[in-house]
Amino acid sequence: MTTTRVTVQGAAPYDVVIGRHLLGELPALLGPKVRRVLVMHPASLAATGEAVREDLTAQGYEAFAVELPDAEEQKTAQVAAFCWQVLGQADFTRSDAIVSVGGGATTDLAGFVAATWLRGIKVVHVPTTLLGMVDAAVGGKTGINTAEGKNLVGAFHPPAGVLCDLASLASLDRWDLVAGLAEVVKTGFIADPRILELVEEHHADLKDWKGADASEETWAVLAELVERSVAVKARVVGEDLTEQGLREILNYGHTFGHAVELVERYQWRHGAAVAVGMVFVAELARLAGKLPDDVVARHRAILESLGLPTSYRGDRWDQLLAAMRRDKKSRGDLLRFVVLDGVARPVRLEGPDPTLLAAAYAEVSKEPPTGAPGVSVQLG
Ligand SMILES: NC(=O)c1ccc[n+]([C@@H]2O[C@H](COP(=O)([O-])OP(=O)(O)OC[C@H]3O[C@@H](n4cnc5c(N)ncnc54)[C@H](O)[C@@H]3O)[C@@H](O)[C@H]2O)c1
Ligand SMILES: O=C(O)C(=O)C[C@@H](O)[C@H](O)[C@H](O)COP(=O)(O)O
Ligand SMILES: [Zn+2]
Repeated sequence: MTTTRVTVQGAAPYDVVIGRHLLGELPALLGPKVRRVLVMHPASLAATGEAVREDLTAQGYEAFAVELPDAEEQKTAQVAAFCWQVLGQADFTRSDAIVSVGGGATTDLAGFVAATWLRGIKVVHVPTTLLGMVDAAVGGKTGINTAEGKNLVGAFHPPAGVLCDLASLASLDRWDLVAGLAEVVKTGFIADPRILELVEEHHADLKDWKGADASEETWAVLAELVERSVAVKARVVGEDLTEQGLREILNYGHTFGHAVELVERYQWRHGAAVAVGMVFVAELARLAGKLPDDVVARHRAILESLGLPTSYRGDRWDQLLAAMRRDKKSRGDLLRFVVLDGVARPVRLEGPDPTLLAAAYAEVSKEPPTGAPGVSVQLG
């Protein structure tokens, strides 16, 4: 396949490179001054992380590696503090760099460590999940969680480059692929309807992701979905890095989705929570008289065709509401949502009546699962 480059504009423009076997591109993204590199990867990607470290060593860098806890467990102040200790003990200076190798949780944590070490050193992301490629690695939002909520501590720190090696997706669990598709579908609803058509046409093969054994056609569809999603994200963050306005559209479905993640103690995948969050906010828009029934139904149909959840237990409203109040789009006591008034027509809904919010929750509610309270499943 051909290699595609999408340039993200801003104070320091950078490239998102999409293709296969792209490690050779790393030195160019790091630039000529970098001497030491810390490769940050989760334990589950130890072999890949070590391969990247060895490759960098072979290219003349002094390369170190740090192994992180898996998934959301790494997005904590304790893990960040451990990484600062590693950087300190290895004498990392402002002309050194971090390379993240992993999913969105890793790019978020590594980006945050890079943003804070010496008040900011270079980071290059090598996302290995679909979600990381289409969303998390691009745009410079970095962060960690606190006990009170998701991504409550962080910084805007754009990378020096992003390498999306599609070959990484061969080993991805099908539920992690599908979770990444939730952000792809989000991008379709907020900005690129062709994405929705592609998912509608190919949902069965995408849902039944066969990794290395997937057909050429499925790989080609996936490549197009990555390219289209990255193009939208690049355009939005190029115009509004620090989320003064436009960038909020990328948060579609996240107000409720992040609340579900917190209530479920991060046992739900981010993409799965965002899927329910999009249905919640589509229902909210419908109840507010902004969105027609058929577009709401289209949300459910597309997400369900991929096996993503579109409902959530009905007995958690108080906790969800408390978590939504801490959403970054809130202003004082005012809850703010990104909603649609049509496909690819995002608008804001500010301070909706509490009865409207409760009614939208009722539309996505289902019976609480049987079994011990608090037991949750990963995809709803
Ligand atoms: N900063 C942003 O703009 C942004 C955007 C979207 C999401 N996010 C964040 O991204 C995170 C979710 O990202 P994610 O879905 O990639 O989750 P993740 O990073 O937890 O990765 C999911 C799982 O896939 C495994 N994995 C990673 N690469 C693999 C590979 N190639 N083969 C096999 N397994 C692999 C990981 O070890 C993990 O268990 C959340 O924390 C979310 O808040 C950030
Ligand atoms: O890049 C953005 O901006 C987004 O909102 C993308 C989201 O998919 C992503 O999950 C992001 O981390 C959420 O940001 P937050 O500001 O709500 O924590
Ligand atoms: Zn997200």
